[in-house]
Amino acid sequence: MKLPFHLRLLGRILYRQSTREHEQGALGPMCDLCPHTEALKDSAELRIQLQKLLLFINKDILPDRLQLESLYGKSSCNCFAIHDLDLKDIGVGLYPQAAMINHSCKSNCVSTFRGTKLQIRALVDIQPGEEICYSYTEKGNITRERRDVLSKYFFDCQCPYCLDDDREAIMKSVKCPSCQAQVKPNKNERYEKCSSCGFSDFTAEFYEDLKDYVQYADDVMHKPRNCLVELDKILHPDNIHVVRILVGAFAAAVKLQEWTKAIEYGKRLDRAYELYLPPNEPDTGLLYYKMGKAYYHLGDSENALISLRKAKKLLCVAYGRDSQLVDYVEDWLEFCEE
Ligand SMILES: C[S@@+](CC[C@H](N)C(=O)[O-])C[C@H]1O[C@@H](n2cnc3c(N)ncnc32)[C@H](O)[C@@H]1O
Repeated sequence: MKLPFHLRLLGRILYRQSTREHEQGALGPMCDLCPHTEALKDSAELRIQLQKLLLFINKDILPDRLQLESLYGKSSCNCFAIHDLDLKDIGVGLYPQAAMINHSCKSNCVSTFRGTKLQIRALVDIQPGEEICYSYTEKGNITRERRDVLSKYFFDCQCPYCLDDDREAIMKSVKCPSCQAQVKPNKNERYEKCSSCGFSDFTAEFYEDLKDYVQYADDVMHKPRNCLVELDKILHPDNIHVVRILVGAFAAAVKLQEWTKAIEYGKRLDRAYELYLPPNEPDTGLLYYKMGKAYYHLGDSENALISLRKAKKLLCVAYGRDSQLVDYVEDWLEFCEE
């Protein structure tokens, strides 16, 4: 068994505390972090996680139970996933000042990294007095999934995305079986009537098919390329299951250097990101960067330049003008301009 990142972090904190316990302030910045001990106490999660940790650390370094629970809560509710330049998770860290920032699924800031150095960067203009917030979860997921992740932080998110029923309905939209127009479900996830052609015969068989398609989309998440054709038969292109498959299909096409496919999927993703992500998100910047490279390989310098310029603009916001990623984009811009 491998110890998950957040438990490795707790192990390091415990070790550090045990070796420097008389040194004032060794873990001082952690004092202010919220531990959620009341909510965690007696929980199955705490019990299971501490059992795992105990398989790996020397019991002599353990503090008393109350302190252990508090350190567990402080580290798990306040840690940051550290990403590489491609937004892949490579570890977790504690950044006590940044941990003071609250969550919103529709955040006005983003956390990006230079190595393990965290930067919180504004994605949009922020007015004096306006709260800054970043997202603790994937913004492009449906509300139920975001709530699942957020439950470990012990609050109910009331951000504009969580209160936006229409956004949720678009994520679950299907194609009208009669005219192929977009049909959104009502609050009970029932499809009533197509507003384009008036079709309303959504039969039990339709719901059975839909269930199968959604299950299929989940099953093939890791081998996405061929199933898009299937999903496109019934799910609307804005449906979140289609979008997820597109993310995988785009990544696979880039990896396999299938540039025409990469552009096809990239264009569809561009629309989805515009629908579901707040402005200036790093994911959108990375999409344009990769599409720019794909256009370059296809010999389409004009579109390569357009994509790479958009990428540069967005990545300057999310990572900073002087970041390594922006340097890479500039190198590609130079290739294309030659
Ligand atoms: C990383 S801390 C953020 C700073 C924290 N508010 C504090 O004062 O220390 C995470 C905790 O803040 C609270 N929190 C964060 N975002 C919230 C939100 N949108 N609504 C309500 N509580 C939130 C939750 O208690 C959560 O577990």
